[in-house]
This record gives sequence, C-alpha cells and structure tokens, in this order.
Amino acid sequence: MSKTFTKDDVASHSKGDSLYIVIDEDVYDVTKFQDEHPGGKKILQRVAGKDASKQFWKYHNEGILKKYKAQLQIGSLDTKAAPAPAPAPAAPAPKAEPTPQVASGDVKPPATAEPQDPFGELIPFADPSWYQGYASPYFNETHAALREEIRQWVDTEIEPFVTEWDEGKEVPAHIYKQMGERGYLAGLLGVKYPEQHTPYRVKAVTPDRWDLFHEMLLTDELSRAGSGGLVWNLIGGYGIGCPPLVKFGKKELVDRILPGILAGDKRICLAITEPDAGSDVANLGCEAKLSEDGKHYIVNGEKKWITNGIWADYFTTAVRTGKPGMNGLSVLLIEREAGGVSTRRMDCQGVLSSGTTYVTFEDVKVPVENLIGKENQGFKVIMTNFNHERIGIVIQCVRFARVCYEESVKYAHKRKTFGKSLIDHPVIRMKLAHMARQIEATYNWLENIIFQCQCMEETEAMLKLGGAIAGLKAQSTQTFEFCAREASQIFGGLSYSRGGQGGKIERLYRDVRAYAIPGGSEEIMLDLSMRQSLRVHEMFGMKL
Ligand code: HEM
Repeated sequence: MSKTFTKDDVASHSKGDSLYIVIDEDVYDVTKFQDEHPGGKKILQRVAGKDASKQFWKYHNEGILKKYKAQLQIGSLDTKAAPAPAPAPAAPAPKAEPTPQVASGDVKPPATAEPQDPFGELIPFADPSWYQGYASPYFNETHAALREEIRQWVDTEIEPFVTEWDEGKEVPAHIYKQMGERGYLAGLLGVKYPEQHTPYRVKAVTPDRWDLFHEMLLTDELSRAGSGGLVWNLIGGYGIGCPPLVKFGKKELVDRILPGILAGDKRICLAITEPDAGSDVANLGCEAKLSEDGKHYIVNGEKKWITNGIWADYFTTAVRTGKPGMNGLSVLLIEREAGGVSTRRMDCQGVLSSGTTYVTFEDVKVPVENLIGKENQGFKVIMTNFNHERIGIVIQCVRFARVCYEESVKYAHKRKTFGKSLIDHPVIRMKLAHMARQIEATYNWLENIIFQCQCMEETEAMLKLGGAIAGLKAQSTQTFEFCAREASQIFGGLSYSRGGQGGKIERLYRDVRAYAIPGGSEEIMLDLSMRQSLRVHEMFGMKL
C-alpha cells in the first residue's frame, strides 16, 4: 500500500482492463471495482489514469473513502508530502489576565474553565464550542481524551458502515461487544462508574474521574454517525433498561446478572409501553400475579415498541401487581430463558437497526427476587428513570441536528446553483443561521441541566429538574425536526433518495418521529414542563 507512483505510471493504467485513478494524491486501482461502481463504469473510465479528485468530491462525501480506502488504494503519488509528524504538545499559552470588572475581588475563571485544544473540523456550531477552543467550566482534559478516543473508533469502525447496517436492520454483534470491552456500557448508567461489577475500564478516563459529562460525550460522539438506529441499537435498550436494575435491584440479582450485561455478552431492554398505554404509564395493564406459594409472579400481557427487544436476554418490565392507577405498578426483571417470552420485530418508519419489538408474556414465571424496587411502588422507579432517558434523547437530538447542519454547511460550499455556491445565497445562509441558533440554545440548556444533575441527589433531581428536562426534550426534538427539514431542503433530491451524499439527512429525517414521540411525546412534555415546574416552585415559595 505504501508504493509510490509517478503521474506517468498512473497514466499508463488508463484502460478498462487496468484502471487507476488519483484522488488527493493517493492512487486507487478501480479495475475490479468499476463494474460494481454505483455511479457507473463509464464515468470512471473517463478519468482513467488521471487525477479525479475534483470529480470525486463533487459526487461523494468522506465516508466513501473511509470505507473503500483499504480495499482500493494501492499507493500515493511521489509528489505527495509525507504526513507531518505529530506536533509536540504545545506549552500552554500564557493567559491574559482578565480585566477586573469591579475594583476588588477575584474575577479569574475557575481552573476548570481553561480552554482545551481545538478539535475537529472547526466549522462554527458544528461541534460544541468547547471543541473549538472556547473556555468551558464543564470539560477538562479527561473529556478531551475521551472525545478523541470515541471519535477515532466511530470514524474508522462505525460511520463508514452505518448505511449498510441501517438497511440490513442490524448492527454487527462485535460492535456491541466492543461497547462492553471498551468500558462504555459501564459508563452509561447515570451513576458512579461501577468498578466492582466489571473488569473493563475506559482507556481515557479512570473510574474515579468519570462524571455525567463523560457519559454525555459517549452518547454525543456515537450520534455523530448520524443514525438513530445505530445509537438505539448500542445504548437504546441498555441505557434505559439497566439503570433501574442497578439502582433498585436486589444485591444478589445485580451481582448475578450485571457483569454479563456490562461485558456486552447479555442484553437488557426496558419494557413499559403497551399497545394501549404509552405516555400515560399509570394505565398499564400487563399483569403479574403472585403464585400461591409466594415465590413467583406469573406475568401475562403485551408490550409494544420495545427497543432491542428481539435481542434482549432481560426485560426490565412494568407490570400491574395491584389496584388500577399508579399505585398498583411494580417493576420486574424478566429473564427470557424463564420461558413464555415471545418477541417479533416491528416494521417502523425510522431507527431501522434498533430492533423495535412486540413482546408477549404468557404465564412467565418470575422469581420474587427479581422485583426491582418495592411492590406497587414501581411508579417511582419508572419516573426516576425517565429523566435519564430523556436526557439521552436530548443529547442525541442535539447532535443529530448538528449533523444536519454540518452536512448542509459542507454541501453548501461545494454545490453551485445559478453561477454561485449555495453558501453565497442569502436564503441558504438564513436557513443555516436558524439551525445554528436553535442548536446552540438547546445545547447550552442541556449542559446546564447535566451540571444540575451532577450537583443533586437523584430524588431531588427527579423533582426539581423533571419539568425542565421535559421542556428540554420537546425543545430538542423540535430543533432536530427543524434541522432535518431545512437540511433536506438544502440537499434537495439528494436527501430524497437513500444513501449517497444526502444519505445521512434522508435517514435522520425518517428518524425524527422516533424521538418526538417516545419517552414522552412533545405535547405531554411541554405540558408537564409547566405543571411540574410550577408545583416545585410553589414549594420553593414562588410569589405571584
Ligand atoms: C475510489 C473511487 C470511488 C469509489 C470507491 C466510489 C464509490 C461510489 C459509491 C459507493 C457510490 C454510491 C453513492 C454513495 O454512497 O455516495 C458512488 C456514486 C457515484 N460515483 Fe463514485 N466512487 C469512486 C470514484 C468516482 C469518480 C472518480 C467519479 C467521477 C468521475 C464518480 C462518480 C460517481 C457518481 C456520478 C455517482 C452517483 C452519484 C449520485 O447518485 O448522486 N465516482 N460512487
């Protein structure tokens, strides 16, 4: 692969039976590939033996090269400069003393507000501002190291294949296994890193330094691949099904099953929604009756739209153990191998590789030891979990909105209409500006909420932040929907057909409803945001 070619060498391979092309000074042998090239073989033959960089970038995005490089690149031109050696870590630039705003007092920023080195492509608003050299009180060098670690993995082993996986409605099992081995699953529980239950560690961050902003980064960077199906496959079932077990499960149960889950060997999902009860959780009907000897619950009922259900070994399930309403609900950990559990894949509009599932429980025998929390007090378990779930949804929506925006900015710089680039049309800049302002507003609220969660104990956070998190969820799904629509208008036909340059936009557009409806629909979220916030502030002594 490290072979060097002159321009004349390449020019001598200009026929169908030996066809080389140059892209960015790298040489590709596309002789065999020409027959399977989706753009046709003639178009490749027209640039045979030549530099085809300009034509290539007109029709493709970076993902294509990442995917095919290993297979097709045979070397580089002799004119290509050797890659510059990695720069030595720069000595921290001397910081200008801030100008005091008042005559006395210390106005220096806290130590954690030191800016990190710029990272990524530096397109304004395409990444959070702390990626681009701006100071932040929330992120330090451990976050920067984690960001680098995940991005490298996603860029090389995930993103180039996401379209294939989405169309095939499955993510290869080894990717999920890596989530365990890289220590990522253990870091996604909204709790202290559970060192005692897993030998796996995140390379970039020691368990004692793990915080909610690291957790946020995991979800955020995975979402850069631009596929709700991928993210839900990897963390959708786990991220909402496992925290109740860890927080409210009995020690013996947790000790028995958690290590296998954190290792990525076993899968868990959350089973709450039913054909007839979604956001109104208090009306759930799936029934669990205590056996006569008091040793088991016998579970009967159906669950619908259960993410990851078809692959799950464990189902964290909301069941009715008592009277109607919220005070008759419990949560049970149901094990597939108990028998009586059937799962079938549902055909949905979006998040295709997430495995949305219809589940039936028929006389499933569940040991009483598998009760999570207390009998008939499951509502609290479910409600506590909602905040974590909704924050996860918000992180994904903001990043998906950024992906729509980023793809649009890049495309607007390369596509020309009416004699000028799209970016030079004020109407396109207006669209981008409306996307950016919503993304940044939503993201900054998200950072604040995560910081609040970090400062509060869980029940306090459930009460005090529940309203704001509900409002933020609606804000994020509307931002995502807006950005998907505007990006689609900018890409035109390319985002109407699947795959190719507008592929991410087309897919994300289909994924929007999977975020705006589950985890509390926009309508319910907005109403709850007001009701709950007013109730809580009444307790604070709100004066009207
Ligand atoms: C290493 C070389 C190349 C590879 C691996 C490659 C791969 C692909 C792939 C996978 C697609 C499907 C659409 C997508 O996923 O983006 C595609 C489409 C296409 N390619 Fe290539 N290609 C190469 C070089 C070229 C060159 C040099 C040209 C032009 C001279 C070209 C022109 C096209 C066109 C016109 C399409 C159809 C675009 C559309 O549907 O809008 N390709 N190519």
